[in-house]
Amino acid sequence: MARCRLTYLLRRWSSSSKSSASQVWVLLSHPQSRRNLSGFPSNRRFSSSSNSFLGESSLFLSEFSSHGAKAFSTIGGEESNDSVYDNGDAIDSKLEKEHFDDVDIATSVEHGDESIDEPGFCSSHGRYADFDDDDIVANVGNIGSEVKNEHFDDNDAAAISQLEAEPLDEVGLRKNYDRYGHIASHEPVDIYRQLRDMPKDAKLCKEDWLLLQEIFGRFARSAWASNQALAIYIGASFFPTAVHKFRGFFLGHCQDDVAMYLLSLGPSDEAEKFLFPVFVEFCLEEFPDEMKKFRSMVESADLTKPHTWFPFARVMKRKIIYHCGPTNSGKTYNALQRFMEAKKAVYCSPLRLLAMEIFDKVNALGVYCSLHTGQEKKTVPFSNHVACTVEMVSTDELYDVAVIDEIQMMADPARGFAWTRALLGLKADEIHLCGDPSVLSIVRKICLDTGDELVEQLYDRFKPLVVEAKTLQGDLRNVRSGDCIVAFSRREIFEVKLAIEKQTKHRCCVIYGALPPETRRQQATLFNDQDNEYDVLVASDAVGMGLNLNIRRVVFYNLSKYNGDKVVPVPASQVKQIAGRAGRRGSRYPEGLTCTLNLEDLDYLIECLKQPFQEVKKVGLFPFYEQIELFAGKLPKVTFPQLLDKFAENCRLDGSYFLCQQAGIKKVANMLEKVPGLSLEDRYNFCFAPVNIRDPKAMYHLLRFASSYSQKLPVNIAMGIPKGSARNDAELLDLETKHQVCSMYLWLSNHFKEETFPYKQRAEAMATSIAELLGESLTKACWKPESRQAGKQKPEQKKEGYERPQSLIKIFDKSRVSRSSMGVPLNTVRFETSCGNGNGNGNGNDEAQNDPCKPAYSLSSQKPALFYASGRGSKRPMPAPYGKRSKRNEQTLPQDKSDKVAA
Ligand SMILES: Nc1ncnc2c1ncn2[C@@H]1O[C@H](COP(=O)(O)OP(=O)(O)OP(=O)(O)O)[C@@H](O)[C@H]1O
Repeated sequence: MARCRLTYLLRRWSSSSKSSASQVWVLLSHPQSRRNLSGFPSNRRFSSSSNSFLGESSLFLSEFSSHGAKAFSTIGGEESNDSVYDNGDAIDSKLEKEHFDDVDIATSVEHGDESIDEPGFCSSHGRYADFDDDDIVANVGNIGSEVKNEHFDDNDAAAISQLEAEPLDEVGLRKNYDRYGHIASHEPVDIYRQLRDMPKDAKLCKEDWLLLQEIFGRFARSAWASNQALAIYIGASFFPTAVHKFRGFFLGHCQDDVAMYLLSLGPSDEAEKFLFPVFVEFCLEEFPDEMKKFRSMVESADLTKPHTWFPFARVMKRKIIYHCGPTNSGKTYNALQRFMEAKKAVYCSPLRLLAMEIFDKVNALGVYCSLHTGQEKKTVPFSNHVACTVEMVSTDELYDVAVIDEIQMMADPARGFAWTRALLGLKADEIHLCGDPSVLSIVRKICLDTGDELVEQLYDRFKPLVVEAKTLQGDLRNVRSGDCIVAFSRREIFEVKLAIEKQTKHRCCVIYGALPPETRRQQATLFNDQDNEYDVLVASDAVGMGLNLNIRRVVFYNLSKYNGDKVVPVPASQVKQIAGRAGRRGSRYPEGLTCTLNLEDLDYLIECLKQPFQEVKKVGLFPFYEQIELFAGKLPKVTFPQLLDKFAENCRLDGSYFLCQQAGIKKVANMLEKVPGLSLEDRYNFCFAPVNIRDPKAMYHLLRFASSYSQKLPVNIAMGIPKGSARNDAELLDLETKHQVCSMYLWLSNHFKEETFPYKQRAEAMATSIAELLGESLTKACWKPESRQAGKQKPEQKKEGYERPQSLIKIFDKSRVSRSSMGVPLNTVRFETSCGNGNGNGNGNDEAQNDPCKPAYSLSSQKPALFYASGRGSKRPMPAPYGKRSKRNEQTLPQDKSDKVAA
């Protein structure tokens, strides 16, 4: 991406005329911008009249643009404007304020690239902005259109009072350019001063006036100018107002030669480049207070140089050891060796589940270790070791060794900030990072910033991972002992479990994200244990991390998932992570196998596994409460959700960082707006409570907790628990929600004063009982899944990116559905005859399907199977109708287990 590298050097300047003036130099360092500047010197001098507020600070716009990140931006909102106007500054008329607000509304319409086509320009901040309300209306949807004659104001009236001069044609303009070209070499400060000192009686003919209007119109809409203005702390929301004033000033005072030169440039990039430095001079003199305020707001949302937030860690000479490799290569094992050897050490886990695993494992090996997660604190006497979730790690404690597991999660859009904080802030002599290579280069860069020593240790997989090209041929009856079927929705997981248990002798364990860690561990143990009949695992992507599982083969039920908005392909890194679970060291399988259920997904699986790890360019950051509090001081009247928005709009980030998504936080923040009496800090803390924002019952309980808390009442958990395990999916969902509510209560009790959440023990006991009930329920589960949003209309799910190729089965299904809707008898579908017996139940060809000697995939053997609706509304083939459990399923346990051992 070509970039306009305008480097601003703000230097102290002692001017002979103004003793305290600061001077702004603009250095146009990009050849592209030089080329576009006819007659514009590359280092024109600016001055400001005694505007020392810019002080020693230097803003290097080239830095912002070179990272392709927005430097800082404001999309105007009423609140920030109010804060500017409330203090009675330069712009004070109500009329203007209204105008300002309207412009702000208009600015929220994104208009990226309509004004400037130079590739180097940042176009993401294009604005609808013109000079008055009418103009805004007139120009919305008509950017670049002719400026209407009726848009005159007082300045304009003066300027066009005498229309005696002849308008210039093209030849005249060219002549003017030759004649007035020298203006371009004048210092902007001189141009500005001359204009300022001119009497306000400029005279222009109407056509010239209109052309100047167009030039200023383009300037006001210029994303480039708006972005550059940020360097002098003219915010994007104030920029249109500033240009409006500037235009009035210019048209009122303009000298012939300056006007002629500008007219000769016409509405062009050159005109913008010519006007901009004069505009800077104007702003420095006219809007010092607005600029000061904007600067102060921007500075309070400054997330640049995050390594400087941890001065104690910076004075340490830390050694970072990056254990870099694919899954199942011994990274964590090696890091944990150092953890256990150390006198004082901390292990940071991506999941509660994994923290619990390490806690158990390390204690079992005789190293006293405590556990610290958001929900529970288990302090082991005399322990100097702690296993915690990464969000809970202390950056105050001193450690000899720290381990940060799954370091690639620094790039996670929502939680990445926790890993970044741990890496930057941990006070440990030795820090072990375990992860794939995707963040290696950015860790190198961070270590340069922090001054830490980096040692890289590369790993290879212990056992090979082999793709089985045969796939399951769309038939779940081809599942074998030791398989893990991965599906990406809860509904699909239960559908698959039900189908496998109905159609085969296998019994399934289940693991998905909404289950408590205890239940997931119980299911994992059940699956790993050779002495029971549960030999198949059906799991979501939650299986990709944290559990030691004896999986022989990972089978992807599908490779697309709903991301809350639309159905998207599962990212390659995630596919690798999940597939890599097969053939773990220590398991009895000599190699790991992976494949898909359907042949049509196989290519995508292979493509994902072949792909090298994508290098991550940015890692996550999120402001601490103190930063939010500081920022709130600049915008005293806004609500917490508005504050979060404003922070996101105004924050500045270095090129290696992004601001973590706040959709979940925002949703909770919006809900808590109904609760008066919460302090800013309370709101901030409540927003981080672990709650499934798509579960209305869990959200209701969070609201209830916050309401009691705000009324200074002891917060009561006020929830009963069922006596027995779930008998259907609705009861199972209810148990999941109830566990989540307990978990939320426990989290809150650890984050607020103990006396405000006094029923912690009760919540713990309830959580344990519910986890047990869930475990029992899952082993028995044989029902059709329900939706948590039952009764609610599901949003239409859009497909994006990777499209699974339409299988013959799907085509068959479609034509079958459309024929039936047209009243055509189904048995007349020709496709059925060519592809199988057409009874849709999958019977009649079982041997061929299950015969390992048959070719991996044969169209002729592909039967039209029973179809059923999946969670996403798509149709999927089912191997056979639901019915009685087959005889094989009723066989005795030893038979099952011998099969498992022989596998
Ligand atoms: N040197 C070793 N001796 C014995 N067992 C080992 C050794 N190295 C690793 N293992 C075992 O191999 C398995 C995989 O190791 P580990 O969890 O460290 O891999 P990893 O690369 O961190 O994988 P992932 O990224 O999937 O967590 C674990 O069960 C671990 O205990």
